[in-house]
Amino acid sequence: MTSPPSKLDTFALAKLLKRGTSEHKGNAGKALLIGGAPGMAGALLLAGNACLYLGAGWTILEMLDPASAKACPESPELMIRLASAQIDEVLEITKPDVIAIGPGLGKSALASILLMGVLQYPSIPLVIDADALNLISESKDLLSALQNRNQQFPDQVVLTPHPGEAAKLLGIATENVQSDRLATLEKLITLTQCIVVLKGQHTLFGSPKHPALQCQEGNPGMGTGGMGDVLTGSIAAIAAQGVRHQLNLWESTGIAIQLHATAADSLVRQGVGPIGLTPSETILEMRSLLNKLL
Ligand SMILES: NC(=O)C1=CN([C@@H]2O[C@H](COP(=O)(O)OP(=O)(O)OC[C@H]3O[C@@H](n4cnc5c(N)ncnc54)[C@H](O)[C@@H]3O)[C@@H](O)[C@H]2O)[C@@H](O)CC1
Ligand SMILES: Nc1ncnc2c1ncn2[C@@H]1O[C@H](COP(=O)(O)OP(=O)(O)O)[C@@H](O)[C@H]1O
Repeated sequence: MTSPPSKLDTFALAKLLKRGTSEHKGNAGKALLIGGAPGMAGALLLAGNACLYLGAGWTILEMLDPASAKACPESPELMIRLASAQIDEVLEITKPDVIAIGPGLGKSALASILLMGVLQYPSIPLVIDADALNLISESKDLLSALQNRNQQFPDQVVLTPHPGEAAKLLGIATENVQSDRLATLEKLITLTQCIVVLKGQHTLFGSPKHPALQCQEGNPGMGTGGMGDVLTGSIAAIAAQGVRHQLNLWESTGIAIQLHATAADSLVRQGVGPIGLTPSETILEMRSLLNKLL
C-alpha cells in the first residue's frame, strides 16, 4: 500500500528570498510569460501581475492577442509585446531567467510554434500550464520535445495541470484523475519526467526525484477562473528570484503553491470570500504574506 503524501511545508525556505541591501533588479531575475490569445488576454495579465507582485525583476509578456499587446494602464510595470513566430530570436535577445507558457495561450498554430520554441530553448526553468498542457496532450512531437528537454536538463520543467488537463495528458476521464490523485500524479511524472503540480483540493506535488507532497491549505473560494494563472505567474516570479537566491525550481514551486493557498485561506478568514474571492486579491495577499516570511 502506498503511504500518504507528507505535508508541503516550505515557508522556512522563503527566507532565502530576502534581499541584500545592494541587490538590484538583475538579482531578482527576468521572467518571460507567453499566452493571452484573443478573448483570454486576462489570463496572461493575471499571471503577469502575480509575477510582478511576487517580486520578479522584470516581467515580460508575449501576448498573442494583437488588441491587448500594449501597455496596461493598471500595471504599467509589465512589458507587453506582441508574440511573434520568431520565438528563437526573441529568446536569444531577451535572455530570460525563467519562462512560463500557457495562461490563455489557446491552441492556434502560433501557440504550437511558441511552445516548441520554448521547449527547444535550453536549460532555464520552465513553467507549463493551461493550453500549453492541452497542446502537449494532442501532439506526439511536443511530448517528445518535452521528454528530450528533461533528459538533457533534468528538474527544470514544472507542469501545473488541473484535473481536466491531467486527464487529457493521460488520455483518461477527469473522474479517474480524482478517484486516485496520487496514482495520477505518479503517472504524469512517469510520462513526462517533469516536476508535476496536480491542482485542486489538496494540491499534490512531486517529481522524478522527490516523493509526493500534499498542500493542506486552500479552499473552494479558489474556484474562480484565473486562480491557476496566478499560481503560474507566482512560480515564475519565485523561480526568477531563486536563480540568484539559491532556490531551485522544485523549492520555488513549493513556496508558490503554499503561499497561494495560504493567502486564499487568509482572505477567507478576513471575510473576503469564499464567495467572490478574486485572483487579483489573492496576488496582493500573497505579496503581504511573503514579505512577512522573510
Ligand atoms: N481571464 C481569462 O482570460 C481566463 C482565461 N483562462 C484560460 O482559458 C483556457 C481554458 O482553461 P479552463 O481551465 O477554463 O478550461 P478547460 O476547458 O481547460 O478545463 C476546465 C475543465 O477542467 C476540469 N477541472 C478543472 N479543475 C477541476 C477540479 N479542481 N476538479 C475537477 N475537475 C476540474 C473540469 O472538467 C472543467 O470543466 C486556458 O488557457 C486558461 O488559461 C482561464 O484561466 C480563466 C481566466
Ligand atoms: N476546492 C479547492 N480547494 C483548494 N484549492 C482549490 C480548490 N479549487 C480550486 N483550487 C485551486 O485554485 C487554482 C485553480 O486553478 P485552475 O483550475 O488552473 O484555474 P484557471 O485555469 O481558471 O486559472 C488551483 O491552484 C487549485 O488548486
